Amino acid sequence: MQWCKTGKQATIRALYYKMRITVTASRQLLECLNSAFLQASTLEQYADKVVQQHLMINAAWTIEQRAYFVTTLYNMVRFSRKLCWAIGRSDLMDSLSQLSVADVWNIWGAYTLLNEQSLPDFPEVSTLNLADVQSALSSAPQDVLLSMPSWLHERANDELGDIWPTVATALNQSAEHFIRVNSLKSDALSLTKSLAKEQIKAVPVDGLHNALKVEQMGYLFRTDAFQQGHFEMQDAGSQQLATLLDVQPGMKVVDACAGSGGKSLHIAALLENKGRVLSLDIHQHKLDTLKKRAKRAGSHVIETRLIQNSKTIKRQKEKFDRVLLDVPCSGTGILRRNPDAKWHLTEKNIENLVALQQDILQRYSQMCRVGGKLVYATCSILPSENACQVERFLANNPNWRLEKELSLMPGVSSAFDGFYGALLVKNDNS
Ligand SMILES: C[S@@+](CC[C@H](N)C(=O)[O-])C[C@H]1O[C@@H](n2cnc3c(N)ncnc32)[C@H](O)[C@@H]1O
Repeated sequence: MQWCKTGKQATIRALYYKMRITVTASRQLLECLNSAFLQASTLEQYADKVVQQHLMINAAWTIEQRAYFVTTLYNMVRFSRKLCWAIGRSDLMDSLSQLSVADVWNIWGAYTLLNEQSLPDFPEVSTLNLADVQSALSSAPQDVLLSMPSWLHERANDELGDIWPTVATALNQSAEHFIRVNSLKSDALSLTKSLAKEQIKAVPVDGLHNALKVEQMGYLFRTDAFQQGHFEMQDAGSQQLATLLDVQPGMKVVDACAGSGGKSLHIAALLENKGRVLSLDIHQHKLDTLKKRAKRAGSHVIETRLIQNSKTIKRQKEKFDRVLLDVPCSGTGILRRNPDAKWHLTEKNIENLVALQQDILQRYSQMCRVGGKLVYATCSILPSENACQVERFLANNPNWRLEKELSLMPGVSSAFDGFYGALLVKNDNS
């Protein structure tokens, strides 16, 4: 375990001193970890915000300590249902806000036992042992073992059938880190070399020539390459959606649910900064972030506009060669990155999203010219948000046809996050 690491060459005195410091630091780290878990468990704050706060307050932590904190917190959040069952507190697994500090120590203890087979000699976890934890889990139902809310487990089982346990297991892994090389400013080889000089290891991703997997993170966002806009953090699955849109330099493209612009920036790069990208969203703060990112990336063709009412869309009728609808969705495809999202989500949320997605697809598709193309995209694994939406749209709009479909299902057809994209073509105006 990382809090027991010691220098090989140390004298006994120095070794003792070092261990004492390390153990002191570890207790402090573990206390932070457990209080961060309690904060995230009340669901008042998203886990990534909790992480940011603690990393800022504990700026003196080493890279290893930071990594331990983030990985362990995310895993405790991810597996909280299973871990509650493992410590004999299944009564609390759906009401984590009632957890006591003692419960949280036990949850951390069960997590550590399952991963490391042993625990340090801390009084808070002295009653825990691996055999009891394993024995408790041997009687757990599948939704608990997969640590999914029971309603989501049932829904995903209904919608996906046999592949769901494999998908859920893949979604429970820690997220890997990918970057997209900004081809307006750099290329994969030059970027790899420049990152290597700052002790960051990035390797190519098969079949995606501008994607790099970051195998050794270092201080990625402090690098010159990042400050100068040579890359953006973007999952390798997500990088396949702007590509699906089939843009050519000079085209007019609208990214109608642009958010903070991950895909707008990619589209601008694919356009080689020739043409136009209109980035729309209903939230100005996201568009403000997009503007800053576009400046750093040297993406000159992007214009942002707030959607104030339905007229914003109607005024753009048939003006675009390409339309990207990266619609709001359940986010069930990106649970590796946002492990607490499943605890915030409800079945009612999904029903509301399904209605909104169909409305966006129906109304915003009007912005596409005849002969133009549209990508409907989500980061969901649920067919009700994906293929079913496209089928419904095509049934109501016979002047559109489906050209291509991309279904990235973690653990089944994708090693990346879960995404869906459908490329639709507008044949005529009938
Ligand atoms: C999946 S996110 C987009 C992510 C973004 N495309 C990216 O790559 O970073 C969906 C976005 O849709 C926006 N949104 C929600 N309702 C909308 C609506 N009615 N019209 C347009 N955008 C909407 C949200 O604010 C959110 O930014």
